[in-house]
Amino acid sequence: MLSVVPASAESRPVSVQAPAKVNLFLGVGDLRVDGYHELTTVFQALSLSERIRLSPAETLTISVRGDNAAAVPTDDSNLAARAARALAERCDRDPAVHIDIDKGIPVAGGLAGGSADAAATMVGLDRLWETELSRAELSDIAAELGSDVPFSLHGGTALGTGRGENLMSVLSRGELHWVLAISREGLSTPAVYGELDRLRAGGSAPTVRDPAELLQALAAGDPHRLAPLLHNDLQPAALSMRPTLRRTLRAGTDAGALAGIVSGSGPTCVFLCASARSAVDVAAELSGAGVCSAVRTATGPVSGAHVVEEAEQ
Ligand SMILES: C[C@@](CO)(OP(=O)(O)O)[C@H](O)COP(=O)(O)OP(=O)(O)OC[C@H]1O[C@@H](n2ccc(N)nc2=O)[C@H](O)[C@@H]1O
Ligand SMILES: Nc1ncnc2c1ncn2[C@@H]1O[C@H](COP(=O)(O)OP(=O)(O)O)[C@@H](O)[C@H]1O
Repeated sequence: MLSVVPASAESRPVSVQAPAKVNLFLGVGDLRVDGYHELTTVFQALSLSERIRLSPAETLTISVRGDNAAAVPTDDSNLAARAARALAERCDRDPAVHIDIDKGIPVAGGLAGGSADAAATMVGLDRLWETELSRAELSDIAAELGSDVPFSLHGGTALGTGRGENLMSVLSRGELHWVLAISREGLSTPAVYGELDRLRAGGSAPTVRDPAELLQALAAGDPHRLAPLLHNDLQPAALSMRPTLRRTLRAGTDAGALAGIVSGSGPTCVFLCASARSAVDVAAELSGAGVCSAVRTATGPVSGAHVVEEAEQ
C-alpha cells in the first residue's frame, strides 16, 4: 500500500534505529603518523541497537536513557551532538534539534554504541531536514566523526580498511547467533590501542593476517568453519588491561559456544554459537557463571542506521 507523506512531515519527530557491531576479524597494522593504526577488519552489525528520536527544538539539546546512561556525556562532546553539528554545517543550517538517545548498546564496550548514535543522528536529520545528501556524502561526514561511524551507517557485514572507514560489503550467508558477555566497567579505545603499542614495542613489525579464509567461511554460512577463524589483534591488549576477561572467555566456550573473542577494544566478549537454541543455552549458563555483569543474545548481520517508519513503532 502506498503511504502519503504530508507536507509538514519534516517538522515531525523522526525515530531511528542503529546497530551494535562486532569485529569478526581485527588485524591491526602499524601506528600511522596521524595517531591511527592501519586496520584490516571484518565488521558485522548485530541486533542489539540504539533508538534515537529527533525533534525540532530551539537549540541543540541531548537526553540519554537506558543502561549506564549516566556514563554518556550530554554536552557537545556527545558523538550524536557532533554529528548534528557536522551535518548542519554541511547544509548551512542551524542545528536546532532535540536528540533523545535510548541506549541499548553498552557504553565503552567495544560495540560502537557512540558511533551508532552518530550514524542514527545523521540518518534522522537527513530525513527531518530533507537534506537529500547521498550515502557517499553521509559516509564522508561519518568518517570525520570516528573510524567506526561509516560502518554504523552501512550495516550488514563489511571489510574495513584504512583506519576502518573504507568499507566494502562482503557476502555473509544466513544468520549468525551470538552471545554477549557485558562488563559494567568499560575500556577506553585509545588506551587499548596504546597498550597494544606498548606490548609490541621492541618486537618485530606487526604482520597483519589475511581474512581471506574467514571471508570464505562467511560466504559459506558455516559457523563451525568460521569459529576458529575469528581473530582480534587488540585482544592481548584488552586482556592485559583486564585480566579477568580470560575467565569470561573460558566460561563461554565451556558453556558450549563454538568460539569467543573480545569485541574490538573490549571489554565485551562475544561468543559464536551453532544455533539460536545453543545461544539461549550458552547465555543461561554464562549468566550463572558470575563472569560478567549482563548477558545478551543477538543475531547478525542486520541493517545499518535506518529511520523507523511510523507503522513499525
Ligand atoms: C577498536 C575499534 C574496532 O572497530 O572499535 P571499538 O572497539 O572502539 O568499538 C575501532 O578501531 C575504534 O574506532 P572508533 O571508536 O570510531 O575510534 P576513533 O574515535 O576513530 O579513534 C579513537 C582513538 O582510537 C585509536 N585508533 C582508532 C582507530 C584506528 N584505526 N586506530 C587507532 O589507533 C586512536 O588512538 C584514536 O585517537
Ligand atoms: N552517544 C554516545 N554514546 C556513548 N558514549 C559516547 C557517546 N558520545 C560520546 N561518548 C563517549 O565515548 C566513549 C566510548 O563510547 P562507545 O562508543 O560506547 O564505546 P566503544 O568505542 O568502546 O565502542 C564513552 O566512554 C563516552 O565517554
